[in-house]
Amino acid sequence: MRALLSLLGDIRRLAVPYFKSEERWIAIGLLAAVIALELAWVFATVMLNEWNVAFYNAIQEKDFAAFKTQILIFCAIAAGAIVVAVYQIYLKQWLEVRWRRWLTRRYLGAWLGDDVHYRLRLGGDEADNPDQRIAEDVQSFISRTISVGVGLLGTVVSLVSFSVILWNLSGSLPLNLFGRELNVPGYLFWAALIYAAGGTLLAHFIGRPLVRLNFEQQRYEANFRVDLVRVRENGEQIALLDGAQAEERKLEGRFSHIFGNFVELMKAQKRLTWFTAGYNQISTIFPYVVVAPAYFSGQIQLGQLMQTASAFSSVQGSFSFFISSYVTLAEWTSVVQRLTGFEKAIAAAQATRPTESLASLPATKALALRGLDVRLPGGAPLIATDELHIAHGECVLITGPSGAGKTTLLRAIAGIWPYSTGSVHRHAEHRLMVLPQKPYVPAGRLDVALAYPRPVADVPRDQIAEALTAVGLSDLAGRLDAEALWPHELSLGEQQRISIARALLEAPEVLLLDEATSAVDEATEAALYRLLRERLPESTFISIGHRNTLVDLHDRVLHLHGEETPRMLGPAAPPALKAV
Ligand SMILES: Nc1ncnc2c1ncn2[C@@H]1O[C@H](COP(=O)(O)OP(=O)(O)OP(=O)(O)O)[C@@H](O)[C@H]1O
Repeated sequence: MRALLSLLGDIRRLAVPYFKSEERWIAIGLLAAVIALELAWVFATVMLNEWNVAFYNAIQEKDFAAFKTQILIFCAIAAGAIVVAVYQIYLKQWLEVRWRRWLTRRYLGAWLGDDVHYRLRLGGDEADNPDQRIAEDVQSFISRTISVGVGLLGTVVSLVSFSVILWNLSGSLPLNLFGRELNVPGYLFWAALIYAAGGTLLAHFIGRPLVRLNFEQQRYEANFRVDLVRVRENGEQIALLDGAQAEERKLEGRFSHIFGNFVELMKAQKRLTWFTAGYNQISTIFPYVVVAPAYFSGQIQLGQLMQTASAFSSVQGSFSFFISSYVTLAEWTSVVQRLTGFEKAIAAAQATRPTESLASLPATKALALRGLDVRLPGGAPLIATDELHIAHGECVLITGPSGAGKTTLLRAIAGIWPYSTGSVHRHAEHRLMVLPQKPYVPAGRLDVALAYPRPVADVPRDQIAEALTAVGLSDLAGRLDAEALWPHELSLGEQQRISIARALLEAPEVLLLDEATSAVDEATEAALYRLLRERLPESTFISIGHRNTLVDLHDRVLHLHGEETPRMLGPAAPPALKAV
């Protein structure tokens, strides 16, 4: 019971915001129309139930005129029902697609905003496969919420309407049990209730494992897909390492989870189908068995028999809503759990936001680190600093052994690393740009890749071509409109030069270079640094690198000292470095 209440709470939390959003009037209007059409559908079935009496009585009495009238009445009811069916699906789909657009935008905003996507990844596996949650779970949640919600409403209304009909019919039908006449008010209703409620409980009991199995299935499917994408993206490295077999083994391992879980799912579904199929078959005959004694003893006519049977099966069908839609409900529940988990993980990532310190600094300083203490996601200390200032226009090199934490320090300075205390101060109006060792060059048009993340229309075309030429890629300057998978086509050194060209176009006040020239030869590296300092004389540079030749290209060297963590960032011992 508590689980059900918490599920309902989760559904409300996921569903209500759309109906309070800026689109609320359209959303509420569409929902109201869909509900009205559902009610109209129930009304049509009630009318058909009434129609049963006159129609079958006309048949029994061989009254051809009444029969023809009833056929016309049927056509009128059926025409109405057709219009209702068409518009109910159409408007339901409108509601679905608009709601999906709204929720997708909301999740995209929350996931991409404030670098939450990055911190979610750092935080581990709590919200696995966000791509699947945004692309599939949202759609699945919305379509199931509408179909289950509206279906449930229709069921309840139909249940009430037909229960009243059954109750009234019971009054005119004495209950004949083993030759004795009993007087049980509304006995047809009670018979339907006991039959259906018993069935619902049993279906719940048998089908319960489906919720967990569906949840797992979606996770395994997503893991498999993600690994397939990784193989596609790293095809060259895998081919060079001759890693096809290793990949195959891994993918087969992933698929074995899908297979194993699906077999469990099949078995659970089979157990449920044994029950539901049998139950549905018995349901066809059950109402006739209940009212047959009254019919054969001549107490009722064929019309009433048919009306009773149809009302009975409507009531029983309403009660059996949970049985017939158990699988949908199970999938719906697992989708609700996945989206709720995603929202919680996003909220947790938003809460672990790195503290930005854009305090006022003297104009001569570009950056100040105050008692910065950088840690790993697990909490282990990595780097510590005392008070450290970097002057405006200065060019600083940070050195240290591999794995000492240089990249992580740059992440903390750039304000994306949430596991640090102390503060990093810089001027609020200053733009900061990071050039990583492996640049992100999006696939598509080259000019778009160079302008990234700005819209290409904002960057003059001749400037893009000039920047490319300046970094030694004049061949590419003539291919700005070309579309390609650039990370596959260009060498790492060329990609790094594209990244430098992007920095020239962006001209940030603070530029962090994380081994951003490691893949070019030393002469080119020196030329690129000279170019950057010449074109961006006002900018402050902080670089990470291992080559000793970098020392002469910078004004100052800071080193990560110590053998133990946390390593201390401080001035380098000049002789040791310069001596090499
Ligand atoms: N997201 C992460 N989760 C857990 N540990 C991490 C994460 N990122 C980095 N680390 C760990 O932090 C340590 C420092 O990594 P970092 O990349 O900052 O070192 P580095 O000094 O830049 O190394 P290199 O010179 O080899 O590039 C490493 O031990 C690394 O395994």
